[in-house]
Amino acid sequence: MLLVGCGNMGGAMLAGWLRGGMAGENFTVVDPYVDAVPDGVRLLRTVPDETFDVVLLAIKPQGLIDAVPTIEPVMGPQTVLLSLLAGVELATLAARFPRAGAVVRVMPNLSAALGKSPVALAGDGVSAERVAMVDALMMPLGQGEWIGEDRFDLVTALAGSGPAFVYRFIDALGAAATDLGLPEDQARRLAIATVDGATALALASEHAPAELARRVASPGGVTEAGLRTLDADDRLLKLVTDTLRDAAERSAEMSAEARKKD
Ligand SMILES: NC(=O)C1=CN([C@@H]2O[C@H](COP(=O)(O)OP(=O)(O)OC[C@H]3O[C@@H](n4cnc5c(N)ncnc54)[C@H](OP(=O)(O)O)[C@@H]3O)[C@@H](O)[C@H]2O)C=CC1
Ligand SMILES: O=C(O)[C@@H]1CCC=N1
Repeated sequence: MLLVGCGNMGGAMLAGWLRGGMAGENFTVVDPYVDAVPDGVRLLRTVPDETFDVVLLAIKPQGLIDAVPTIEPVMGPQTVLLSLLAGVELATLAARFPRAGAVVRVMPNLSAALGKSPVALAGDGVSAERVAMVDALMMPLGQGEWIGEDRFDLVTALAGSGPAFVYRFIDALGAAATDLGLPEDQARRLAIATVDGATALALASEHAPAELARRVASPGGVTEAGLRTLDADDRLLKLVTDTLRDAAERSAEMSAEARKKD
């Protein structure tokens, strides 16, 4: 597999694959500036004169146009092009890389490094054999989900950007506890451990998160008092809805910008 770009997200996926037991020798990275890559991985500064069965495009969306002429030659009819580029549609990618045998959009997040990422996938007319190949490739990274491309902007906001929103919530828990009297480092440790445990339980439990919240809240007790504030006027729900809407709208805007350059 050729990874074009090995920054935050490409690097996280590479780490996830290696952690999942794939050998470094399976990967070639092309990145002009990255300092180092894990053992066994081939690092090149320019695109080699070879074709690849799988190419992972892991550069910034804004870098696509400039990168096309150098990347295009590595594609052939056998190539499955996997694109991480937020807001760059399948049709745009297919027009830029006409020789690729198949194009699949992939939207993971940084937890891929730990095998704990949702991985949204979208492709048009991808053969069953290639779908199976992509599913197998994504398995070490987390939970793959094929979705219609019409929902990709929203899924980018939820699954791709989502960790940033959760980190803000963790920070808010820690900062609020600090304001109210806990030492800062202790508040942060407790906030992270609380979210870690709550997430693990939500994943393992047969109960929905709302039921788990109900089980935390003793009638007339401490949690209920806090939930009353959090739930008042649906303020958290409204804030999160606005957050996802704004992120998804930016993804749609980026798609329109990338389309205009076709
Ligand atoms: N970060 C995230 O959590 C997520 C990101 N994504 C998507 O992943 C993609 C990458 O994002 P991210 O990893 O954050 O970005 P980064 O900037 O961290 O990584 C991109 C890497 O590609 C290198 N690069 C730039 N141009 C080229 C080129 N022509 N050939 C080879 N390498 C090149 C960059 O080098 P240099 O910096 O020196 O220019 C950098 O190392 C984006 O399209 C983004 O939408 C999707 C989901 C989540
Ligand atoms: O912020 C971005 O544009 C990318 C896509 C999802 C996460 N990072």
